Amino acid sequence: MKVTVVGTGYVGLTTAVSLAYLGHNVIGIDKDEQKIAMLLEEKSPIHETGIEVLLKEVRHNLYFTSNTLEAVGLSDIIIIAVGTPSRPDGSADTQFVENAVREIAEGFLDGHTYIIVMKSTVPIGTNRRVQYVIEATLREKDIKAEFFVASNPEFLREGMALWYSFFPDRIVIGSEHNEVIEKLRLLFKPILEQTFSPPAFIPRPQGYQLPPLIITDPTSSEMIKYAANAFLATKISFVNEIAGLCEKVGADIVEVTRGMGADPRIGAPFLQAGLGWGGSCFPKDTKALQALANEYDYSLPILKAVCEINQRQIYLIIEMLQKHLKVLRGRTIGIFGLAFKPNTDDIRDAPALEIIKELLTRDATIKVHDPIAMVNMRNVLSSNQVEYCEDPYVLANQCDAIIIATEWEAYRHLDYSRVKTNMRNPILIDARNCLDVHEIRRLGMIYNGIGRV
Ligand SMILES: NC(=O)c1ccc[n+]([C@@H]2O[C@H](COP(=O)([O-])OP(=O)(O)OC[C@H]3O[C@@H](n4cnc5c(N)ncnc54)[C@H](O)[C@@H]3O)[C@@H](O)[C@H]2O)c1
Ligand SMILES: O=c1ccn([C@@H]2O[C@H](COP(=O)(O)OP(=O)(O)O[C@H]3O[C@H](CO)[C@@H](O)[C@H](O)[C@H]3O)[C@@H](O)[C@H]2O)c(=O)[nH]1
Repeated sequence: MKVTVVGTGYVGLTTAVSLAYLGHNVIGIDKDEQKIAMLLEEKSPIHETGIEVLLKEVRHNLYFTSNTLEAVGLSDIIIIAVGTPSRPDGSADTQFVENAVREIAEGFLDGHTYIIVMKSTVPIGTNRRVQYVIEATLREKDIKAEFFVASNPEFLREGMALWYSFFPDRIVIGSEHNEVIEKLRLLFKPILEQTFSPPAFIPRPQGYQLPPLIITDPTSSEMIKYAANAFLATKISFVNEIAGLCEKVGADIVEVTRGMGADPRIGAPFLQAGLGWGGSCFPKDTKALQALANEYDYSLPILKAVCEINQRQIYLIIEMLQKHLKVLRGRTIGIFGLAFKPNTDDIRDAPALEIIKELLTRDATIKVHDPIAMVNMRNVLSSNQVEYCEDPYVLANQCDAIIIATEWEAYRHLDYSRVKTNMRNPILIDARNCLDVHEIRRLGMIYNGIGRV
């Protein structure tokens, strides 16, 4: 099928590459000409496992351009994957979606039929709004094309984006038109039936079951996305709340969640206590859901508490530092990990950034390290504000405390006796509970995890 993907960020690029791999003819569009220039040179503007390898492999099926008008004409399916950031009031800003939709409609050809697939996470009712914007554009430009709008929320996780594209837990389609549902079923057929050979570096997981195709109305489809993210954020905040109590009573949250997660009704994933959730989705989507509820004069007390608990985790870390060091002014604090989670270069709403900002207001000196996210962080914090260290052992020099803010695999394998020797005070705050408490304490370091004894 001829597919155009509008937006080549984390979602758009992954979608374009995976659909091209599955044999579709794909054009990726982005407003950002720098991104397009990189992609045309087979370089990925984002860090995602395997994306550059696949980008090269599928180039015969995949083209990139910044010219929407020329790209959409002969497409059967146009997938929208542009950003939907938060407005100051927390609601989702759909201006990029609306602009993209207008540009797409201007490229429609007389006599053609198009399916517009909304993959961006959009506020409830956007499907209908998009329908209206396209109709208005076609009237204004006197274009006689037929079109359908469908919702198809994306559930990929950064760092494993391609993996989730090939092996999703489910595919959701929100549409009330049978012919649209059938076309989209065809688009995703290789995934639904797992008839493709996956790339060698993304093997099919053992025991992977065929993903269900969930067909529903567009409004429910849009809500599924927000509700799923809000629920996952709730799981994490709940565990963080219990972790606080564990500390008071002398229980270990790692042990507690091991026991809780064994119950299939609870499930082990997303029970990792720590610094809390960040990233480009949970913070913005939980805010957007609350803003939506406000519109209806409806309250979401659970979600409100979930967000408050998440914010509290940042202050817990500050309190831990104050407990050990008293005054933070003039202290040197090292941060291991800047990305909002491991295996990504994404620093959008990264908890590490929140902690750094809090410490800067307290006049602490900050040294930071991250295996790949320092490039992005330099656009947010200058080297006058924080010292960027390429080597974690160099970072440790003269530190009064180190905080592990992202559980990169590399931090599990550091020589902590060397880290300790370099530090002024051997205080280690493992804000992701990723190290062996006993091992670190045996080295004579002061270890603090989240909810650990
Ligand atoms: N990042 C994730 O893990 C993830 C997962 C599921 C859903 N989502 C949702 O998917 C959407 C995209 O997220 P993302 O992280 O990929 O965003 P992103 O910021 O990485 O990418 C968006 C891209 O769209 C481009 N763009 C904006 N307007 C455009 C236009 N008119 N024409 C062409 N290109 C345009 C931007 O230049 C940018 O490259 C959001 O709604 C997000 O909530 C994201
Ligand atoms: O047990 C856990 C699991 C995650 N996190 C944190 O939660 C955040 C989000 O993690 P993750 O869900 O792995 O990352 P995302 O790539 O943001 O993916 C989420 O957001 C996407 C965008 O909507 C959805 O598509 C995915 O399904 C959803 O998992 C990160 O800060 C993690 O550190 C925890 O603190 N504890």
